[in-house]
This record gives sequence, structure tokens and C-alpha cells, in this order.
Amino acid sequence: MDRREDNNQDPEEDHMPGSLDTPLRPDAFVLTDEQKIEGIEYHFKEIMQLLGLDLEDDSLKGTPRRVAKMYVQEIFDGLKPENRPAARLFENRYGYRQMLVERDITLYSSCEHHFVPIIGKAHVAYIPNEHVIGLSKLNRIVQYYGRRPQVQERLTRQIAQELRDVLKTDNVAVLIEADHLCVMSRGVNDVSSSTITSEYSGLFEQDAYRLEFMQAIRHNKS
Ligand SMILES: Nc1nc2c(ncn2[C@@H]2O[C@H](COP(=O)(O)OP(=O)(O)OP(=O)(O)O)[C@@H](O)[C@H]2O)c(=O)[nH]1
Ligand SMILES: [Zn+2]
Repeated sequence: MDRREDNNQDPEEDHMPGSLDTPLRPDAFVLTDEQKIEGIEYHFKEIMQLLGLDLEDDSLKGTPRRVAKMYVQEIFDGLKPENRPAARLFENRYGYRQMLVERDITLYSSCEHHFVPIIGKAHVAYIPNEHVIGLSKLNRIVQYYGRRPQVQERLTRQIAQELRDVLKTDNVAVLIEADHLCVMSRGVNDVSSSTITSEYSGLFEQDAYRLEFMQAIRHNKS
């Protein structure tokens, strides 16, 4: 659940129309983690059996529980509000008013249509007001929203909204470039295409700021 979901805010207040919420059941938080793991283990075993796999095999028999733990404790643990990263803010005592860009943030997510990986990079930027944030928290925010079943558009917007909320500024940019395994390894089987999504708000709606951001993320590391 996003803080936006906690607050039950009106989506009309967003910078663009449309809901940012990850669609969750009303009872999403009733079960304990162990109950979720047991349930998923049971059902994943059924899936494997339906595929004709021998669950007595040494290598396969632990798979249902491994998958269940991976879903609940690792790749989908961004569904749990308690895992939302604590925002470590510092007073902007040095009066830094320029753009801060955190680029090439490793992104792992999962396609909500096929439950296979999305792998890419996120680039985020903001122009501070009264507060600056610990750099690693930017990576953590990307990680948290990535660790959910996602579509790239919603992921991009959730990260941007979180940055605006946490940093109390509209001056935020997010650009994600990612490979979707559902496009690469199945279906259309295209290994060369990739997907770029972005959101710009505040000063980043102006061409000059957008350009500076684009140049920063494309600039070669020396
Ligand atoms: N917009 C958007 N689409 C996505 C994303 N990830 C996967 N998809 C697409 O979701 C669509 C699901 O379409 P369906 O036709 O229901 O699924 P499908 O029959 O498996 O489609 P193919 O992938 O074309 O074989 C596919 O076109 C995927 O490429 C994403 O992050 N954003
Ligand atoms: Zn997919």
C-alpha cells in the first residue's frame, strides 16, 4: 500500500490523471507471511504437478516452498507497507539548489501480466527545497516499488509520487529503461527492444531542466 493509498487521497490531485495504486484486495493484509508462504507453497506444488513434474525428485521437492518464500520475502515484499523505506532527510543547510541526479539505479521488477522479470535501470533527479535525502534512499525507493507485480508505467509514476511526497517538492524527474522478459523470452521473442518511461514534474516540465537531466544520465562515466 502506498502512502497515497493510506491517505485515501483523490487521484485528481495527481500531476496526471489516473490511479497510481497497485490493485490490492481489501483483505490483502489479513494473512501472516507464514500463512501466505504455506498457501503459495501448496498451490505452486499443484501447478508443478499439473505440469507433470515429479515432486519426489530431490531437486524439485523443495521448489514450491522456495518459490513461495521468494514471492513473499523477496521479489514481492514491496507489497507490504511496512517495507516502505524510511526517508532519511537532512536539512539543506548548505543551500544546494541545483539538480541532483542519481543515475543507473539497478531495477528488478516483475511483469504483472506474466510474472516474469523486468530488468533495467532507473534514473531519478530532484531539485531540493529545504531538505535533501540520503542518496541510498533513492535506490531504496526504486527497489521498494520494483518489488511488486508491475507495469512499467505505474512503477515510474509511483516512484515519482513517492519522491514528491518525501522530498516535499514537485521538482522531480524519473526515467526508467527496462527489458521485459515477457517480450524477450516468449510471446513476440524480441531480445533487442527495450522500454523507456518517464515522468517529469515541477521545473522538469521545462525543456532546459529536462535536457540537463537527459545529458546527465547519458554522460559517460570517466
Ligand atoms: N503497457 C505495458 N504493457 C506491458 C508491460 N509488461 C508487459 N506488457 C504487455 O502486456 C500485454 C499483455 O497482453 P496479452 O495479449 O493479454 O498477453 P499475451 O497473449 O501473452 O501477449 P503477447 O505478449 O503478445 O504474447 C503484452 O502486450 C505485454 O507485452 C508494461 O510494463 N507496460
Ligand atoms: Zn509480461
